[in-house]
Amino acid sequence: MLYDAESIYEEVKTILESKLMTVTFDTWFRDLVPVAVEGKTLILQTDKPLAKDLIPMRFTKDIADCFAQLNYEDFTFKIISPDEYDPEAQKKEDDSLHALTQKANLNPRYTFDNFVEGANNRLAYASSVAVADYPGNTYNPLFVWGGSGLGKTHLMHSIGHHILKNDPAKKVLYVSSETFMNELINSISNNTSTKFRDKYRQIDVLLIDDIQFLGGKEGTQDEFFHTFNTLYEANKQIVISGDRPPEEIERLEERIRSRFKWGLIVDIKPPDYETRVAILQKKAKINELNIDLSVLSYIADNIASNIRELEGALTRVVAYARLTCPGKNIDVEMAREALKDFTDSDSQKAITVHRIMETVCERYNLRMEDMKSKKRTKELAYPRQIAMYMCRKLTDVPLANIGKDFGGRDHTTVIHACEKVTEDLNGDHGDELRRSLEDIERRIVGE
Ligand SMILES: Nc1ncnc2c1ncn2[C@@H]1O[C@H](COP(=O)(O)OP(=O)(O)OP(=O)(O)O)[C@@H](O)[C@H]1O
Repeated sequence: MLYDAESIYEEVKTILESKLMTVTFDTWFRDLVPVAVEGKTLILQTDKPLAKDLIPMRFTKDIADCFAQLNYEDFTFKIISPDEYDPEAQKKEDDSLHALTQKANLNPRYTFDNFVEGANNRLAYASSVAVADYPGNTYNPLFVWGGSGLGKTHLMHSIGHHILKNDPAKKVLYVSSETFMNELINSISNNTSTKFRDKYRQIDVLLIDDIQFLGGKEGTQDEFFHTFNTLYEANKQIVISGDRPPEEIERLEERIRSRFKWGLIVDIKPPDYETRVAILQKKAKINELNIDLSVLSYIADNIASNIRELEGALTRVVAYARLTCPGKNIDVEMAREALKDFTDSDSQKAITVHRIMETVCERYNLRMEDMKSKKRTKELAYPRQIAMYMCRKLTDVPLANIGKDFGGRDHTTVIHACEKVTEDLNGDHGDELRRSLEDIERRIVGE
């Protein structure tokens, strides 16, 4: 749970105001300044020396009742005088925290405060907060998966910030699995493997992004396996993200896959309309942009699948308005004009063979040439068959044309692909395949 002194005191004040006589409330509570929450203690500041002594004596029970009523479990309060709260010391603390977050590789913008909770990410958000509150003691490892641009990285960084804020002595490190691999390779070629191991095995909180990248990288998987074991056995927190659940990551060793399942696996889905609007409102507020709700709704209505694109659309609308109509308030007409290329073309939304091929390539980490090439290795042939199956399922394009788009293949190849996938769906690993196909379909239709 995350606490903010101002909002807690605002709630407490509302209850106290209704319970106490006006004169009592005005004398003791109206001007108290909420300055911080330390652990579960709300720190309130007063410049009246009498208040500092008298409030704890006379009102402790009233305030405790407020906390209980508001479900702030085990909360207490402390009244301090202005000289006990030193903004200079606070600044120093902030500066050193900033240095720590830089060392941990954390983006200052990716905090829980800036994250919008919605139906699409509720479980991922709640478990991230739990992990951030009690690292190593709740869900370990926490595995967060979901499509591109849906907030996985943002959540991981938020966990890191929160832990450092609570305990600056904790060693936190965010790293992409690609960086992990590159550092490993460098350490091997520079004969610094021990240093590499020390670095990763002495961490308190390891946040490792885009784990699917490790698929097929045996050496890196081996190193990661040992790092994982060392950290896990020492009760250190591990948070992992991926673009798919562990069982769907190809060429990942079983011993690693099974460890990912020891903790909690949560997914993030594309946001619904209400969450998209809320995210845009948040972004506008953070950037101090005053934009009418009708404009934000228009953007949310037209950019549906990915939050990174949603942010891009907002930036585009703002830039367009500044350049073409400086000084004017942004209206829906300007937004429509600015986003013309995104929203006008039905081709953006239409499901085409090309779009299906692109999505499958992205899902299996292939290039477009691979889809069209003559090569028939298993790594290429099966995704190609899946793409053909999807074309058949999701478009009305004739088989011969589908075949042609896949590097000039015959329509019988497409039929064979569809039969093969259908057969596999009814086979032993049918459930796993069905989940993969559903994931691909979601990406294609941009749900
Ligand atoms: N719920 C949310 N509230 C506010 N901003 C969000 C939310 N989800 C995502 N974003 C923003 O969307 C952008 C993309 O998010 P992020 O980089 O975390 O996605 P990702 O899931 O890690 O994507 P990828 O797999 O492509 O790396 C970021 O700028 C992030 O701040």
